[in-house]
Formats: sequence, structure tokens, C-alpha cells
Amino acid sequence: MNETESEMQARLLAKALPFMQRYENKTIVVKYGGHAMGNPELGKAFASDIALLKQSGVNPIVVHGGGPQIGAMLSKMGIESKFEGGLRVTDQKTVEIVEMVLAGSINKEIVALINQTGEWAIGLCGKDGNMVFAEKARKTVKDPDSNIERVLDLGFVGEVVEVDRTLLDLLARSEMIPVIAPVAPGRDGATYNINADTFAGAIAGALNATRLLFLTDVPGVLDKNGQLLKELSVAEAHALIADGTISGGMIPKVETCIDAIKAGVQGVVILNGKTAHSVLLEIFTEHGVGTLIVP
Ligand SMILES: Nc1ncnc2c1ncn2[C@@H]1O[C@H](COP(=O)(O)OP(=O)(O)O)[C@@H](O)[C@H]1O
Ligand SMILES: CC(=O)N[C@@H](CCC(=O)OP(=O)(O)O)C(=O)O
Repeated sequence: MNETESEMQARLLAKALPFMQRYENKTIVVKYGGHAMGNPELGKAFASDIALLKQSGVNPIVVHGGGPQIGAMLSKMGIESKFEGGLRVTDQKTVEIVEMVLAGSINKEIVALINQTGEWAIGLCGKDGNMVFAEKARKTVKDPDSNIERVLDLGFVGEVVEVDRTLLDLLARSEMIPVIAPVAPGRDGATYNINADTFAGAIAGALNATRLLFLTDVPGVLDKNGQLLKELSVAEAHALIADGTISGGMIPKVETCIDAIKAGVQGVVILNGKTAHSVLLEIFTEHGVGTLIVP
């Protein structure tokens, strides 16, 4: 007998039960990258995945990026921008635009998409509820020829030094889904631009998240031949960064995965946010997608 569409739907829903039970009351941090955004249909699918997690009793927390969108605004305003080691060199003018784009337009766009599903999202950044404090990032790079280390001055690029769980714990017990922009104050009163991957890792670590998902625009970490690596150990990741196979924005992503694993996050996955319902595929089905980072 041919299965009707309703029967198929019922069978698929029944299959999701063990996963719903596994993740009930667990925290899942989803990093939504700027490269994964932009397509309205995919945006809707992402929002409905997050809404479904919340309805299933999971505690989803969205941390978003917006690198390409910041780049577009900076060029519209005639401000030049460059990256070093995957991080945007950020002067005073740039950090103002970064805050405007991240904590403003992009944050509210994602909040609105989730709200349209009938769930409740609340848009925040590190400043809200004294959630996150940052300090000036101290990054060094090795000159490939001489191997000499050089300190980078990235301006108002920050790294997270403190996460206060109070607000996020409160929201976990509510109907609200937090959507967080990676901007945070320093104790020095400055505003810092934090790489969204690093920021998501810090939030996941502080909340002992069960899962940390990175939604980007590639299927996961690719090897030299462009093939997907389904699993990547910490040692292999270091080797791929050192030999240049992992470059650009993938560097802070993979480094964050390593730190998150060390901080006790149970599962860290880099996956393609350009595949519709990638979050559900990863969380509610047997076969994960993307690259799983293992200790
Ligand atoms: N080994 C690699 N595997 C996959 N992507 C890589 C690799 N090395 C560099 N990249 C680049 O990293 C990008 C993803 O990082 P990023 O641009 O910061 O995305 P997002 O905005 O989603 O955080 C990919 O689009 C790709 O160009
Ligand atoms: C310091 C630094 O580089 N900050 C990032 C913040 C946004 C971000 O990380 O966005 P994606 O996740 O889309 O790359 C930036 O200015 O682009």
C-alpha cells in the first residue's frame, strides 16, 4: 500500500521522538553566519527550525554573525576594511558601523523571522543584562618565512573575558529565544567587535551547552581536494591550519571548536547553513551533516 503524505508525516514525526527526548531541556547554541544569510526561503527555514527546537523543550540560543553585511555597509560609507587572521581590523568608525549592523538591522531581522513562526524571540548583544564583557584581543601571527611572531593591533576587536549567565538562565525558563549579536563592552567603557564564532563558543562554554552548531556557506571543513571531512580531531585541525588548508574565516571557527571541546561542550559541528533545515537534519536525525570536531 502506498503511504499517503499524512502517513509519511506521522511516521517521520514519530522517528523524531528519541531525539526530542535526548535534547529536552538541553542548551543548543546555533551560530548563524553572515554567509548563510540572505536567501529569504532559507531564512524562514532556519527560523522554523529554531522555533521547533524551542517547542520541543530544547533551549536554543542563536548567536549570529554578519561579516558580509558589515562589509557592504562599510563600502557604502566609503570606509576601507581589511582582515588579519580572519578578524576585521576595527577602528572607532568601524566599530560604530559594526554595532549598528550587527546589534541593529541583522539582529532584528532574525528576531522578526522567528517571531513570524509564532514563537517569541528577543534580540540582545553582550551589553544587555551585563551578559558579556570583552577586552582588547591579543593576537599574534607567525611570519611564514622567518617564523618570527608579530603582535597584531586589531583596534577594537575584542575577546570574551566574562559571561554572566543570569539573563540567559532567566530566558531559558521562559518562552523567549535569545538572538545575540557579538558586540560587547569592555570594563574600559569601549565597545568591542568580537568574531561571532568566538562569541558563540564563549556562550556555549559558559552555559555547558550540549551542542554548538556553526552554520556557514560550505558543507563543513574541506580537505586539500575540496572533499568534506566528516570528522576532524583537534590535532588534525591544528595541522590543517598550519599547512594553510584551513584559512580565512574558517580559522576562528575551527579554533573556537577546539576551545569549546576543551571547555566541555559535548558536540561541535560545522555545517552548511545553505541547506534548508540543516539544524533539524543535524539535531533530529540519525545522520549528522557537516564536520564533527572530536577531541
Ligand atoms: N578548509 C576549509 N574548508 C572549508 N572552508 C574553508 C576552508 N578554508 C577556508 N574556508 C573558507 O571559510 C569560509 C567560512 O568562514 P566565514 O567566511 O567566516 O563564514 P561565516 O560568515 O559563515 O562565519 C568558507 O566560505 C571558505 O571560503
Ligand atoms: C572581529 C571580527 O572579525 N568580527 C566580525 C563580526 C561578525 C562575524 O563574525 O560575522 P560572520 O560570522 O558572518 O563572519 C566582523 O567584523 O566581520
